[in-house]
Amino acid sequence: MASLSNASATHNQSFLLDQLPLLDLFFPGLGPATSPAWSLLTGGPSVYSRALCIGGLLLLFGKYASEYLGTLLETYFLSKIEVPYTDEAYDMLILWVCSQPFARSARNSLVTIDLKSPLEPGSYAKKKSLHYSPCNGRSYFWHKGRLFVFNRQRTLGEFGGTREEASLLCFGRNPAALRELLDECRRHYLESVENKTCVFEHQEDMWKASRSMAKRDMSTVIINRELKETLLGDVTEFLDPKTRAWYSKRGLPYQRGYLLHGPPGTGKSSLCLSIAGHFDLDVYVLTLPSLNDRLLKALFAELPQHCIVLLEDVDATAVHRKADGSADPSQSVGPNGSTDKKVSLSTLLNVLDGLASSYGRLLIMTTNYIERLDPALIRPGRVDMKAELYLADEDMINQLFHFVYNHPSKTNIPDSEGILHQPGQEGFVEDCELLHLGQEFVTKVPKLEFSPAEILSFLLANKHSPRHAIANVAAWMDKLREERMRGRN
Ligand SMILES: Nc1ncnc2c1ncn2[C@@H]1O[C@H](COP(=O)(O)OP(=O)(O)OP(=O)(O)O)[C@@H](O)[C@H]1O
Repeated sequence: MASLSNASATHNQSFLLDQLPLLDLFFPGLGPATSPAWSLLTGGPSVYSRALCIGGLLLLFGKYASEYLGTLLETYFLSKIEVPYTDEAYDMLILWVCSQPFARSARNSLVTIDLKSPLEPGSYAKKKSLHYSPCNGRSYFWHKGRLFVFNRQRTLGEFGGTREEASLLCFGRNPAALRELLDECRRHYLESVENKTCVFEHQEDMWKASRSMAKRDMSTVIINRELKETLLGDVTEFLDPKTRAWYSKRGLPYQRGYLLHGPPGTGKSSLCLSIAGHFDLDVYVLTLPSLNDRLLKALFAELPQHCIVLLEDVDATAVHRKADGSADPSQSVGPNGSTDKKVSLSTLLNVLDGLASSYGRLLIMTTNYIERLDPALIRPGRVDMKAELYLADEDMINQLFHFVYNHPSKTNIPDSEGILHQPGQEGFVEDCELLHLGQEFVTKVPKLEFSPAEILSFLLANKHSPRHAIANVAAWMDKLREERMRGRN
């Protein structure tokens, strides 16, 4: 009897083992992976261990089969478009997805504070409202009569940051529906940034849109009129398609560099943003102290055509000088004086020279200390035009005064606070009187002593009444001078 049951067990074992190649035929790799379990199952020590084995095998089989069928379905019956996290197309897709009803009912979501939601002072109901987007899973949705699948995964990146990937799938072997949907996402995104300047910042080695702000009109940046015209003329000429053709015929790298220098608060960053707004360009901000050579090269290689690259406070990355006074190309110092290896001068110069940079790029560097910059960094070719922004002279003081108090519709200067001074409203002053008050204000504020930022800040504190501004300006100047003295000691 015992020998009979042994014989039957041996028969079962050999029968099951015989099936492994068949299993492997349908699910490649599953046969060898499960063969030890098969042996345990057929010759295992007890009923419980066999039952456990069966359960495990079923689970494994179920998981493998579903993955296998999923891949089969994806390969033969679905169309798929992957959207890389590093590309702006990713932002387009996510923005659109978040506006769709299916995003609100996703079981797996990512929650963030919605920084863009309008906030009325005191409205706690709206303060820090939460923003949900589907994440780490598949979401199925119908769009224009077709079933789509949105898939987004978040994983830990190389340097501890997060990496994401997303894809869009639809049933059928024709990807036209996917492309149409992505085009809709693109239009939706472009509508959302219309009349806005998009600012991109770097995360590790990739660019991400960090904010979009209302385009700043050139008239709102008060600098020397001649300088403004020269600068605008130069950029206009550079962006002209004829200039592009001119560069390409001569094989010259189609790029232009500007250095804006001057004391703090003279409008360097504001000028850069208003140029971006005027020419409808995106701004890519590089923060050199947080980069190294590898990242800098990678970021320059990823720049799009026709954009502004803004290198703010470029003096913060002063290059080490050797004892003989020459620049040490391998070292740079951070703002705190640390000499850890960061962006080297040679790499910075190489990327600026256009070996790895992109076509139609406007480079704008800003600094408060031009004398601290290495001459190689600002030599012609890398910097084609240097623009010095000064403390406020008479004309600028007058412009700043009218910028704050003039009726926006008359001056074409938008009110920075969004307040319209209509006739009959408190603080409204007739044109000729305003002219007179402006002249009085100019006589009271010495030229080239205060920055436009300082004067603007004072005028905004008195925005409801130019007469108050004139009455308080002397006391304000004394206070500011005192603060400066204290700051120096
Ligand atoms: N020339 C100007 N015209 C209009 N607004 C100005 C001007 N200069 C400064 N401001 C205002 O002052 C603030 C600071 O200006 P901004 O950051 O552009 O100056 P900056 O020269 O870049 O300063 P920093 O050198 O400290 O970076 C902004 O709110 C800006 O609107």
